[in-house]
Amino acid sequence: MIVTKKLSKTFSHKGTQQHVLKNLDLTIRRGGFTVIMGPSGAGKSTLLYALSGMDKPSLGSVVFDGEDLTELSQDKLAVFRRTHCGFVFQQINLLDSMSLTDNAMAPGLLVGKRKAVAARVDALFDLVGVDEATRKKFPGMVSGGEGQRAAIVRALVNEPDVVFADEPTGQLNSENSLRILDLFSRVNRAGQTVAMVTHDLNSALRGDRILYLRDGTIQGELNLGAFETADKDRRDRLAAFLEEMGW
Ligand SMILES: Nc1ncnc2c1ncn2[C@@H]1O[C@H](COP(=O)(O)OP(=O)(O)OP(=O)(O)O)[C@@H](O)[C@H]1O
Repeated sequence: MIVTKKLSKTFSHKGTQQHVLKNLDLTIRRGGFTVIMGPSGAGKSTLLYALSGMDKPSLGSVVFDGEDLTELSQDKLAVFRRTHCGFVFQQINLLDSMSLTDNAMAPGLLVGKRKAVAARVDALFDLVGVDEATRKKFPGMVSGGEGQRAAIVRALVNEPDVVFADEPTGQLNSENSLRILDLFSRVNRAGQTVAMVTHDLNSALRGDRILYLRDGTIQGELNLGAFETADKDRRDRLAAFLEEMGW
């Protein structure tokens, strides 16, 4: 679904250059659940930004269903992202002047009818465990975890082809993390592709494939197979892989 060729990203700061992604050749399969792990600063978020067309690579290409994102204008990229992608990023970016419900509905209203969008948003809020009173509040009045779950509802409202998630359970307790992970597994089983960055083993177990990024290159890859349960064998395989990677 997404193929990168020699994907590179370099940041320049005060005359020095930092090569954050180095010549990555990588394929994200349609319907897969790819997890990206690696040490802090390895370039994981930068890779997610490049794969999703949120940021342009310095060199190389990102081809999404045959279309090279690096050649699209900003306007076309915006349409592309709106049509195909859902984003759960570390900065939550909810609009302060709108309730959680209105925030979550906003992308849906660009493409669907209010009643259908409202029903879908309600169903998603039920699944992520945000009660009706909280949904009516504004972002400044809710906890970080509630805001994060509203951002997840917003990301999923249009049933995007691909969901990009950067530490989606970062601010959540174990009960709410489990709800989000179950929701991601559910949308993935329904055919949506998921690409997720995480430091969390329980989250990573949901992936069918783990990529380990270090110093801007893919150091290793583990195929775990589709998630059914987080059983001992799956945990042991992931733990052994991460140990081998020096995690
Ligand atoms: N916009 C930017 N300008 C300059 N440097 C940047 C920018 N974005 C990222 N970097 C640098 O690129 C490197 C990789 O950052 P990135 O956020 O991709 O790492 P990460 O693997 O996601 O780390 P973490 O696990 O800590 O979130 C870091 O050293 C960071 O400082």
